[in-house]
Amino acid sequence: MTSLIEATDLTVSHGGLGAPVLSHVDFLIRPAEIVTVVGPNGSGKSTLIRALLGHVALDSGRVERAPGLRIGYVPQRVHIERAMPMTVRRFLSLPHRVRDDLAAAALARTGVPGLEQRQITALSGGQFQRVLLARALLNDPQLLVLDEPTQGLDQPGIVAFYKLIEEVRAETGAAVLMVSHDLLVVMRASDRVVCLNGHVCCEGTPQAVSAAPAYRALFGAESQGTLALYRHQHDHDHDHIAGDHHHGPGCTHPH
Ligand SMILES: Nc1ncnc2c1ncn2[C@@H]1O[C@H](COP(=O)(O)OP(=O)(O)OP(=O)(O)O)[C@@H](O)[C@H]1O
Repeated sequence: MTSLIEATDLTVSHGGLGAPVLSHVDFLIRPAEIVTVVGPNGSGKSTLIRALLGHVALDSGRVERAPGLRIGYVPQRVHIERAMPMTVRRFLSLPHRVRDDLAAAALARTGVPGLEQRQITALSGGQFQRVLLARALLNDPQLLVLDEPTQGLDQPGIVAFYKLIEEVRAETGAAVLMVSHDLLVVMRASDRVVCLNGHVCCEGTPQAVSAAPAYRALFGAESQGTLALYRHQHDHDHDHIAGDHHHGPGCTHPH
């Protein structure tokens, strides 16, 4: 198996009730790739991540993970109980105890050195996100999975966080799988983008996806920003795009 995780023909309907949240989704991530899943609210992004991690029951299809795959997971922060009284140091030792020097190194690596004795509840949003990333890195992951990692951060905080992710990838060689709403920033940082709306609408390089009609239909005015970003860079390939693509204004590429 050359991929880290490979899902084939996934269909998931929570509790088997009602229409499926995911229908016939194929997905894979290879070593050292940065793949981002985008899609509107309720389009099944978190469900896909949780299915890939083996946290939800599948109606059909299958998920294969490379044997012994080490995953560092940063869940959506809304799912973490921040009201719990706990120091950063203690939090880093959940669920597995870690040595002091490794905890200190992970905090330093994510740009928040020396926070060990702070209460989790006393951290800013940006600090908390970096502590979550530090905790995920302690497992020496081959794959980092980040679900909406920049929720609640301001624009400079968002840009700084993605820069950190790219540095971590460059240093560790870990692949990165992200769910995000920060279309412009995240697409710049990704090798591949998967646009989801219950099924895979389109996927490919950021350039190709930003030009795909399905992506533009889903994101409307917001997609114009990404289009503008890539309008003058036509070194893309369209191999992964289902269907035709549209040419942006001023586009001169030949097909
Ligand atoms: N545990 C659950 N039980 C029942 N329904 C669920 C469960 N988790 C998610 N859903 C439903 O599945 C659908 C997809 O949810 P999911 O969280 O995967 O979407 P999302 O794309 O991540 O959304 P968002 O951008 O709002 O985070 C939603 O309609 C949601 O209400």
